[in-house]
Amino acid sequence: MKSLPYFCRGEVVRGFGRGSKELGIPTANFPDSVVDSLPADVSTGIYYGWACVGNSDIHKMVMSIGWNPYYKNTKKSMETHVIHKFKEDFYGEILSVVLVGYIRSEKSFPSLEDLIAAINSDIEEAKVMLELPEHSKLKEDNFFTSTTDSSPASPSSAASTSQSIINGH
Ligand SMILES: Cc1cc2nc3c(=O)[nH]c(=O)nc-3n(C[C@H](O)[C@H](O)[C@H](O)COP(=O)(O)O)c2cc1C
Ligand SMILES: Nc1ncnc2c1ncn2[C@@H]1O[C@H](COP(=O)(O)OP(=O)(O)O)[C@@H](O)[C@H]1O
Ligand SMILES: [Mg+2]
Repeated sequence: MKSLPYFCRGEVVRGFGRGSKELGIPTANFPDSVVDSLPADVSTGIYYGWACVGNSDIHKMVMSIGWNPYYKNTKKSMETHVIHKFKEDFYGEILSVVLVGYIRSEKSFPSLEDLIAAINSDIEEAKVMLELPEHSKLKEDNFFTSTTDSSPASPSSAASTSQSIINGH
């Protein structure tokens, strides 16, 4: 995928409320404007990368891009599970992410337990892959140190190939 690493940011909006309640794995959903800005070669599927809420710490993340075939959604979504325990929800905050690598395509599963097991395995894979030097260095990118106001935040040219900056809605 030539667009990886792919940097983007946007406001955290509400989804169907299934992530936390049904799966025990919350996902911060991006608005349609961010989903619609994805380059054509960033296919649907499961990715790993780095994420930052507002201006706080950078954490490992896994992201699902697509239609969630288990739930048969009709709208494409981009949902990030940040691998960190937060004290409270962060709806309305700006989430900055870099998609670093691809894990697998989206699938339907025979049961909710199977979907949860697959996501937990994605999380374990992400933790390992992001320790590789070529992946951990993206955590240091200028993109994450720039503020989330309306000024353009540029990823450093060496590390990045693409970006989409969408503040607000
Ligand atoms: C790492 C990861 C992998 C996922 N893989 C799948 C998948 O293979 N199939 C699927 O239907 N949904 C998958 N999902 C999406 C969940 O179904 C989704 O997060 C859940 O429906 C929550 O939706 P909500 O944010 O609208 O509440 C994945 C989510 C994550 C974070
Ligand atoms: N580790 C986390 N990763 C992602 N979101 C989290 C995390 N911890 C708390 N949250 C909160 O949970 C919300 C997502 O929960 P979820 O059940 O998927 O609801 P929704 O369907 O509205 O996206 C996020 O928008 C965020 O405010
Ligand atoms: Mg969600």
